[in-house]
Amino acid sequence: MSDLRLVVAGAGGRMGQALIRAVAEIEGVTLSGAFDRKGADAIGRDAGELAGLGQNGITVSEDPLPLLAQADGLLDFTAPAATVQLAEYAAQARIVHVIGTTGLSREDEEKIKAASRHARIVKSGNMSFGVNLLASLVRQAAKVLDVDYDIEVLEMHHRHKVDAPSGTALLLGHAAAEGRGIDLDSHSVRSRDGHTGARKTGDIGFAALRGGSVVGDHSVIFAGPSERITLSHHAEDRKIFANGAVKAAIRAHPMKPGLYSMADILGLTT
Ligand SMILES: NC(=O)C1=CN([C@@H]2O[C@H](COP(=O)(O)OP(=O)(O)OC[C@H]3O[C@@H](n4cnc5c(N)ncnc54)[C@H](OP(=O)(O)O)[C@@H]3O)[C@@H](O)[C@H]2O)C=CC1
Ligand SMILES: O=C(O)C1=N[C@H](C(=O)O)C[C@H](O)C1
Repeated sequence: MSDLRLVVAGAGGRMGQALIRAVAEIEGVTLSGAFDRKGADAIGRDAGELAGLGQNGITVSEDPLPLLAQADGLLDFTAPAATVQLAEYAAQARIVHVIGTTGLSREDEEKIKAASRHARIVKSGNMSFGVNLLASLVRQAAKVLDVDYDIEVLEMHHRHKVDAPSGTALLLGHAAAEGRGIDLDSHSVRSRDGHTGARKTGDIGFAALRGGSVVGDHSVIFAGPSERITLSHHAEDRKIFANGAVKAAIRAHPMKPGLYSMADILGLTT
């Protein structure tokens, strides 16, 4: 069987470079194109060189359309506006769209859902196996522990991250809410400052730290009467997200159009 032809969006970015390396390392896929934002420094550069691999003959373009017309899948870790537009293109081209971009609004999510009528879209706030396994464990813990156990989600990321809470923190918050049988939106506390009053029973709290080069640390704390249970994940290298994204493209390729989570792809849905 011929290799799956994958295009990397945001090729000059932190994840773009990790994706180019992952595509080069994983069997059964080939890099057929790479692009970045119009005017970005990466435009016109060799994608392999950009990712520290040596030349691979793929020049970073600023026009995704001709690349998507010749591809089987798109790996997209960019920015919300770009991702919404790319989901439309992926639907037109009837290809796989793997979305790692976080910070999407409700309207963005609706547009992506609409595009999944024609594209096979895999979207997750975290593409690593470890975090998706953690989400299953969090769901299970939240089901077993009653509301006397206060749930707090703590995350830390590098100084360049632009959205908070992280996509992973929200994924873990949703898993906790699901386990507890509640709706996250009406029970989440995104920030605390000043005289906040006492914590409301049943709330799920979020706290975000930013600094240095931290790839991504997440903990879900169940703080109960006289004991605390903490479930954590520490990402040490972006390759865990990039490898997950490539695996998602491979597994989604034979599937029918729709919107899939990484848990669907990994068979972790309970
Ligand atoms: N789901 C997951 O597992 C993970 C998700 N992420 C998410 O991925 C996203 C990117 O993260 P990261 O790589 O660190 O960020 P970077 O800022 O390093 O990279 C984003 C890249 O996308 C480019 N870009 C922006 N707009 C467009 C556009 N319209 N067309 C093409 N390219 C565009 C940027 O260009 P320019 O800089 O010129 O604007 C940049 O090169 C974030 O939302 C992050 O939260 C990150 C890691 C894992
Ligand atoms: O921006 C990042 O870097 C990351 N973003 C994702 C998130 O928002 O959770 C995944 C990972 O934690 C790294």
